[in-house]
Amino acid sequence: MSDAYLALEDGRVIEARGRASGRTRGELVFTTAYTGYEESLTDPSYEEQVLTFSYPLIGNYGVREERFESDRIHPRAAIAREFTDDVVEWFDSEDVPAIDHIDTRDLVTAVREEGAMKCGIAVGDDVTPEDAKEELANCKGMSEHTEIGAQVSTVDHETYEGGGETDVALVDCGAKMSIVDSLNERGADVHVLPHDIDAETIEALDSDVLFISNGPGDPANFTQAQSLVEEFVGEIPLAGICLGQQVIARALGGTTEKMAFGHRGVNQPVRDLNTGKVVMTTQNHGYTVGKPGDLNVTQVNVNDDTAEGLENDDLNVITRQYHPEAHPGPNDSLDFFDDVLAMTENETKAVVSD
Ligand SMILES: NC(=O)CC[C@H](N)C(=O)O
Repeated sequence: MSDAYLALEDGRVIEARGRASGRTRGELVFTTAYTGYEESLTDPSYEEQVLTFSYPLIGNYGVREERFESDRIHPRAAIAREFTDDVVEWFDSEDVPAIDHIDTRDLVTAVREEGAMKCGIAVGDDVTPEDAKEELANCKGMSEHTEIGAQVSTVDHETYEGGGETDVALVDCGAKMSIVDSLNERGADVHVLPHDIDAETIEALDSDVLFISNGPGDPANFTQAQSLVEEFVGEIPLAGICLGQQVIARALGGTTEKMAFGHRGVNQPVRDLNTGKVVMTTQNHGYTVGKPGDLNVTQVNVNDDTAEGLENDDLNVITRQYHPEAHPGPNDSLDFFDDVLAMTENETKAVVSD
């Protein structure tokens, strides 16, 4: 065990128990999920953030690679009331600092009351509160990470076969593997493509759907993905999850804005405006779509009315702000992937107005 300090943007420096050593910084976020720590820790959407688990015991069913959503831990550090030794071993092996024996209820309340905040962490035998404060002083805001796509995206084009019934071009802005799996399970081959893939390559692939993935940071920093949407809307059916919804909305004349502390858990209620049905969803985002542009809001968050689903039937566009692929969380909205693939049977009826 070693010393550990957490410096917060609200001026506090909190002492904790050090579990995995190192110094780092990031935007302090949380998840209220009580299971799924392997999936959350490997979700690329947490890049440049520090993840606090509000559930008190994390690691109690071990660490298994088949549950990973990518090939590494993405949050810069992790915080819990208590981490098991298994999970600490994993943090150590990836050089990700971790702290526990800290009042995570207090921490989550502070983020919920004061909004998203930066933090600095120092863990080690000789660290001081000043070290954590220095990390905090060097912490950038999420929108300042302009190259964040390059940090998480695949560099090479990779194809995951699902039977070849349809063919999806997935622009990897930090994609979770469960999105690929969900499409493969429905007979689709999936081309996972770098976040900055050019339009010519997409054109040459001649895929049935262009899909923009989830991903970390400010959607405004994914300019190439946005220009692909602008280029192909009306020509190929378009789909997006989380950051993908945000990028597609921006491309189609909409806006995105930073939320106070975001939606962070696996029990976020979403109402479908056509059917009135409410489903429980998995969410971890700090930005939201303000104006939907050429899209219609078809689903809203029951807690705050923000846009959870956007669609345009004429243009063949469908997006979700939450994570229909779950992992972690409930499977209530897996039919999104059926709706995405069903678009390949519709003819595009209109072109976008400019
Ligand atoms: N899970 C995600 O794709 C997150 C999207 C975006 N980075 C946000 O925080 O809003």
